Amino acid sequence: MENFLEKILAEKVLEVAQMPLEIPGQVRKVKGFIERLRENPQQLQVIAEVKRASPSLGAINLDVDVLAQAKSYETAGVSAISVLTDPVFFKGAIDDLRLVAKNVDVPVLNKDFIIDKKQITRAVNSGATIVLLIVACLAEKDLQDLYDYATSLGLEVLVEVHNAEELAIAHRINAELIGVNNRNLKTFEVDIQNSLDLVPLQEKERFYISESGIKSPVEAEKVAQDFRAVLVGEALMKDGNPTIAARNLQVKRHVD
Ligand SMILES: O=P(O)(O)OC[C@@H](O)[C@@H](O)c1c[nH]c2ccccc12
Repeated sequence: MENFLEKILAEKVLEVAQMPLEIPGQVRKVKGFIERLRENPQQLQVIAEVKRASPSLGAINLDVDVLAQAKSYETAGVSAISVLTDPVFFKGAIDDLRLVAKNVDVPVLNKDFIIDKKQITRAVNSGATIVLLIVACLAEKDLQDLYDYATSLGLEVLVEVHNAEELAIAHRINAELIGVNNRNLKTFEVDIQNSLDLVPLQEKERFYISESGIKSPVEAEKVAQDFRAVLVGEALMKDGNPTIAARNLQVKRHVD
């Protein structure tokens, strides 16, 4: 079986080598994602993604009007908007993120494969307020360095894990926001059970998000009790009415 993650990372090294070194500015002022989670424990929160294509599916919605899509998410009351900026495998662009961040009043997540501080600086300067760090992409020391750099700039950091070993690393670096990806980045197989299997290992005082393969309220309900939010791309990109679709995913949570 071909390892997709290795392929993506090899390409990313080339992309980052060409990336100019920027001086970090201020993080865009918006009510933070974690603050939004704290305020709304009774409802599953949604991070809605702008995703034109993916290596597993190919084209999802190549001609999407990125701004209209993001606005429809904002209208639905999502807690954050994720914008894919990888050009090669996901047909994204940093300009997509810039456009969205300039025009919405919610946190924006720069979804990419971050391996270098330059990408984090570019994210903050483009209006992102959250960056993704994927444990499977990084040595623990580099993960810690990038995590500390991002938080020092005032960014929120979503640390993505796939299994118990990676979750232990996320806990060790003291990540507050942890995403469990239901998609195996090596094989691209998706199983929501991935999120559920790690529930016994969750720690108090951290916020857990279930990522990928959430297609409808049926899947949202399965993770709603043990996760504070879901990260959803494909289903919203393919729906004719993304506002209604994103609203329907914000199912009730029962908190005592
Ligand atoms: O389109 P889906 O199955 O709803 O998944 C969204 C999101 O979780 C997925 O795009 C994703 C999760 N982690 C990533 C890391 C890189 C690229 C993409 C991703």
